[in-house]
Amino acid sequence: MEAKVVQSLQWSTLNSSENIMRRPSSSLRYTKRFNGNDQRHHQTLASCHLGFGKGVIGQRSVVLKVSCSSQNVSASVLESGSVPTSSDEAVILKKKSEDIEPYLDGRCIYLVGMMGSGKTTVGRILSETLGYSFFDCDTLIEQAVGGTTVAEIFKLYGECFFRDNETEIIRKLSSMQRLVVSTGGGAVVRPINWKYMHKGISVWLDVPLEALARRIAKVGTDSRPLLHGESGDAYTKALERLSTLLEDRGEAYANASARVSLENIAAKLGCKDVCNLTPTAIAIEALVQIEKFLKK
Ligand SMILES: Nc1ncnc2c1ncn2[C@@H]1O[C@H](COP(=O)(O)OP(=O)(O)OP(=O)(O)O)[C@@H](O)[C@H]1O
Ligand SMILES: O=C(O)C1=C[C@@H](O)[C@@H](O)[C@H](O)C1
Repeated sequence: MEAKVVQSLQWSTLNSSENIMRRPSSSLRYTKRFNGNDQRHHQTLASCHLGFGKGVIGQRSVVLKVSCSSQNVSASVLESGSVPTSSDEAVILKKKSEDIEPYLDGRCIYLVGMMGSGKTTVGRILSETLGYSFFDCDTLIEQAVGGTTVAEIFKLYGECFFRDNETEIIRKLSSMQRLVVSTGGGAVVRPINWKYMHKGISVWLDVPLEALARRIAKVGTDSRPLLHGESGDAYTKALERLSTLLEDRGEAYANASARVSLENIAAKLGCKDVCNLTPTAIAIEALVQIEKFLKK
């Protein structure tokens, strides 16, 4: 049977007294000078405000269908003692998050992984269950650059400019508490970003390339500038480009505090195809791996 988990990622999350007390400010003034190639942009960006709650979390509800793999979910991983249904997944998720919350002690969780690995999807589930606020670095950069899309930022100002902004966003987020942060796929390449992310707990969503390419081919590569330029069908293009990127970055992802391997989850659950793993099952495994790290 199919069930629905409603993710209420609403402004109220940020407005809870606990969050207000722990967060240094509700918006961040952006002061960094950029190194891009369009000098006219200096003024605009330097005076830009990052209205965190407003643009990213504000009044948004996401409905995720939890279906498929419920039948295949094994007790060992989900720790339920029986074959869970979708609603069991929600219960297990809640239980696990309550178990680890005290150990987290307010530390932020940074999700790292390739484009399309599910950082946003899984990150929203984690933030909701932990009562944390959710932020997506790419969205924050877009807001900082006046609503320009990531693809346009790459085109107009170049990758280096984008990466400088990314580092600045991560630096600022790292001074806060109780956040789940979906980082950009390439955030792992700059060692300075790790310095900030290691203030909290980083989780690598390790998804096989074929699954990534399938997901990306489904939605297209328009919003992902580093996948532009190859010829061929969307799946082949994505697969080729992602393979090269992963070769360059594999070791960087391994810096993360915890690794969530979809292949491992599928093996444990007796699920043949990683594409059948629900975001909730992946979020549960993320909590299991975070717990292992915290209790080391
Ligand atoms: N477990 C899953 N099963 C099937 N599809 C998924 C799953 N998780 C995410 N997706 C889909 O894959 C796509 C990419 O997911 P998402 O945006 O969460 O990834 P991301 O890591 O944040 O990507 P990016 O870094 O490019 O922003 C979306 O279309 C999403 O709906
Ligand atoms: O993998 C990458 O380098 C990127 C991933 C996206 O999230 C964006 O941050 C941008 O498209 C770059």
